[in-house]
Amino acid sequence: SAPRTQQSSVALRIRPLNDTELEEGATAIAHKVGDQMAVLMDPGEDPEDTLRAHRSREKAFIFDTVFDQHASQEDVYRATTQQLVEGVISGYNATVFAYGPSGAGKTHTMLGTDTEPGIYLRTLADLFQAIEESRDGADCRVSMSYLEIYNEVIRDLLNPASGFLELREDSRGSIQIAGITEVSTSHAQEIMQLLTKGTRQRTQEPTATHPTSSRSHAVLQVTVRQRRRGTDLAEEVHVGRLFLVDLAGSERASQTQNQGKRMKEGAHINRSLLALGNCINALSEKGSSRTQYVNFRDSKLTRLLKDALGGNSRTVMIAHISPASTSFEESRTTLLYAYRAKNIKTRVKRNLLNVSLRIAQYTDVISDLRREIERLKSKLETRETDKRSDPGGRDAQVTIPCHDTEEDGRVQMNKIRAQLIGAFKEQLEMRRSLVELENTHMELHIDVSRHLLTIAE
Ligand SMILES: Nc1ncnc2c1ncn2[C@@H]1O[C@H](COP(=O)(O)OP(=O)(O)OP(=O)(O)O)[C@@H](O)[C@H]1O
Repeated sequence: SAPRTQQSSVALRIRPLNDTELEEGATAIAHKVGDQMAVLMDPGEDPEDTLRAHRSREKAFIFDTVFDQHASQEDVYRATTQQLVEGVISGYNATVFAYGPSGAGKTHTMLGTDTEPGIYLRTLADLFQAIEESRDGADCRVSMSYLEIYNEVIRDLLNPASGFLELREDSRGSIQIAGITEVSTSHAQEIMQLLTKGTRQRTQEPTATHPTSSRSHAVLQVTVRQRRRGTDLAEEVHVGRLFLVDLAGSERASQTQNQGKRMKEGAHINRSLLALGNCINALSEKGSSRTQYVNFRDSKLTRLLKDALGGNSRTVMIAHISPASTSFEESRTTLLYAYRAKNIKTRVKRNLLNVSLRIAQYTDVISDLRREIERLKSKLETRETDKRSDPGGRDAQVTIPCHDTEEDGRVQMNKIRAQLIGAFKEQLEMRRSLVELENTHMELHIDVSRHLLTIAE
């Protein structure tokens, strides 16, 4: 049997900033740190807000693998999906999900382009090659079907005219889709054409955040059937199934200012993503004392994936985010969803913890400095407003000495002048230390950024 090293894993891919984001003046607030950590900064946090200043502006999330704009399609495929191929040929099931908000790069990862093909084509190419290289290759048959689930209805993306398809359970209790087109070409170009055409058939609608947002889950189902002669010469058929799923945009219905039809879609999408999250969550706790009941019936998506999610199968989730400051809220919720999909804290490498600790220390120093700046600023302000709101006092100080002898007046004047000069000097000192503190603050921030960059490289 195939090695079952890890049942499920969660990866994160941060795409490059795009032209629209750059035009809007967005900055990158999501960074990869090392191989397994992503740091998200809150762009909206007010540095003047003293109450929150002691909290860290950076939030770190740890995954099995993190990719940023430098990762190639090949890198992503190798680190997430390649190791599943062998198991599928041996008759195991596996699932790869692309999760994330609209426009974050899910379709790019799964389908890709002719010159930069994604996981779909790379997986199929490896499957065909592995079968060809194996001795009993002649007994293996690979077929694929491509479908979408939109508002809880299944449609064949390779033959959209066939209408709505039904899920059936066969005599052995495995889930089948009645009447779906199955294709068995091994020609890379042909596959890419089929999938690109199929993807164009997906239900896409403009949302407030993405002009051609996919509102459906697209599922590429790859089936490997292997005939073997058993010891008693009876023929056995081993079936391995791989599901490659490009999920619908995960943004919340309320956030895309959607109404009517969009709202309904949003509700269906939320429901199925929630069901999926629950299933993955429950499965990741399998074998532990916290085992939960897994309810696959909650949505079409989880029903379809029942065999692939349960039992002895593997799941890979690739979460996607934009690094833009304008997508902060979406990125935060995506990171939380993916982070919670699996408890992976225990597998974190030691050196990574050192890095995050160092960053945490930097952040602490910055918070201290920020508090000091606030303290000085408010002190400076009270002094200035005291002076402004009490002009009478100043007049009095200056005019009072105008009595008695001239000598008396002069002594008084000098005293006051000295006091004033002293106050000005003190104010000057305070301003200088404020500027110095702000410089140190800035330098530390630059230091942290440089630090992050070096690690990322
Ligand atoms: N890693 C990347 N490198 C370069 N371009 C990318 C990358 N990821 C995404 N893009 C580009 O960003 C745009 C949006 O990506 P994509 O269509 O994959 O988003 P999506 O998450 O599938 O959105 P939706 O859920 O709305 O379908 C596309 O033009 C795509 O080519």
